[in-house]
Amino acid sequence: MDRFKMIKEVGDGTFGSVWRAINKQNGEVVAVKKMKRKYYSFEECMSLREVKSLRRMNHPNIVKLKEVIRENDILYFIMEYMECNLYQLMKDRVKPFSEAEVRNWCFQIFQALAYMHQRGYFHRDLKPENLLVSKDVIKLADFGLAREVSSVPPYTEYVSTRWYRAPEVLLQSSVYDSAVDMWAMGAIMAELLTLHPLFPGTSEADEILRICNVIGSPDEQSWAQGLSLAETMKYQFPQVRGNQLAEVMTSVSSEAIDLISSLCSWDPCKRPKAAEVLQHTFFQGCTFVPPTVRPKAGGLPKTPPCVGVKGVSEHGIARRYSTGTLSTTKALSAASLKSNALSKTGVQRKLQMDRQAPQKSKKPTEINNRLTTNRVPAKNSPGHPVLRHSRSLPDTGRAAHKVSTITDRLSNLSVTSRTRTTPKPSAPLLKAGLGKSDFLGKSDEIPPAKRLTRKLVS
Ligand SMILES: Nc1ncnc2c1ncn2[C@@H]1O[C@H](COP(=O)(O)OP(=O)(O)OP(=O)(O)O)[C@@H](O)[C@H]1O
Repeated sequence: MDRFKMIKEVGDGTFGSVWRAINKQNGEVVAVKKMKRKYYSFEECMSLREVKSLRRMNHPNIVKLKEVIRENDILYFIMEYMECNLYQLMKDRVKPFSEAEVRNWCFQIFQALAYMHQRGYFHRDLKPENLLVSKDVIKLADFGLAREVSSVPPYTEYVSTRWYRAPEVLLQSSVYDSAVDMWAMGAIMAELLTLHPLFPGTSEADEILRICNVIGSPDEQSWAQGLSLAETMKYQFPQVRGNQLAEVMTSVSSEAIDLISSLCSWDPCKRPKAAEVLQHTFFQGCTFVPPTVRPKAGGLPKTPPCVGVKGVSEHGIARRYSTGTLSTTKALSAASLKSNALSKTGVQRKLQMDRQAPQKSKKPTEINNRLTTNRVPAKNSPGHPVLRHSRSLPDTGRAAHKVSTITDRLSNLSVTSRTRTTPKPSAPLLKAGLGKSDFLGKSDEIPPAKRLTRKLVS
């Protein structure tokens, strides 16, 4: 890592801290993600989902993984550097983004998703923090939970960030697919247009309730399979007619509402595919340029931002609101939902987002290794300190490894592994599949192995 000069920490996620750095050899500005757990073999690093999936992606709207370096059992990802994430852009804003801006970003992301889904991967953890922006270009990042569609269900070990989590995952379906990314994109689009999360559930049950409050409870017609899933787990949907999006999102064009409504369909089969979304009237006037024929700019491929033809819809001033503290499962009336979602006076919100670590552990004792994080995702904002989680790793007294360097160049990716000569503790596998769900039991299926508390002050 001597080749890199670390400049500033720009992100602190559950699995790694991210730094802006300079490659001293060529002056290139890069992002260095230093993973928090230790890695004792090169094979272990290469089997990481983040490495396996990212190294196969070559798209102008997917953040490039340039190198993987293992040094002294610490794993570093060297990535192209992006200025900020979408959440950071949203959090200090008072005035919602224009539809033209949202259209431009979403068009790029749907292109990345179409590319990724067509290649048999889905992201599984789309959220504003994982969408990185530099000027008018936006890119998908954090492939820690990415999965191959062809991998064999059941997918019991995954829990994405709750606010963007699809209902089939909330209902613990063991079979799901790229439609979970489409749901998340519907929620993200709505948030960009209003500056308020669409379904800010404080627990899984509350998450479902909030979804019902907006799109109405599912029935045989809208999601027969969901009713069976609910029955299997002895869950009863609240019977709510729903506000409908148009009532929750005033001042948003009918095309945008139509697209968000279809993305946020109960039934995953009824959600459009990413490639279909690119044809939606909301994106009329946007031109899709296949990645293969795009010109490269500054060494990095760049998607031409979409040039929308629609009128720019500006919104009234809105502030972020308080969702109160955790464990609120009380039913919200349609009116209170709306007033919550569009409140102009609230100043603070606090939520708990749980997500699963990406690897499975078999040992029940590892339940105690839960991550607890209090964080403010926006690291680049003065006055928003990040409280990091800590995780102690048991000492296993592994034998010392010889210093070695392996370089594996695969298209744009090089992998370097260098181990030290001192004895080292081994890291437990980040666990999954353990712990209690905050929903309806089935403790083995949605374990909150990773708990995050996001506290935002606006
Ligand atoms: N290539 C990059 N350029 C600039 N900033 C980045 C880059 N990659 C990540 N970041 C910043 O670091 C933050 C955390 O990164 P990332 O999501 O990859 O870590 P993580 O540990 O997997 O996080 P999570 O808690 O979401 O799982 C991002 O939200 C973003 O703000």
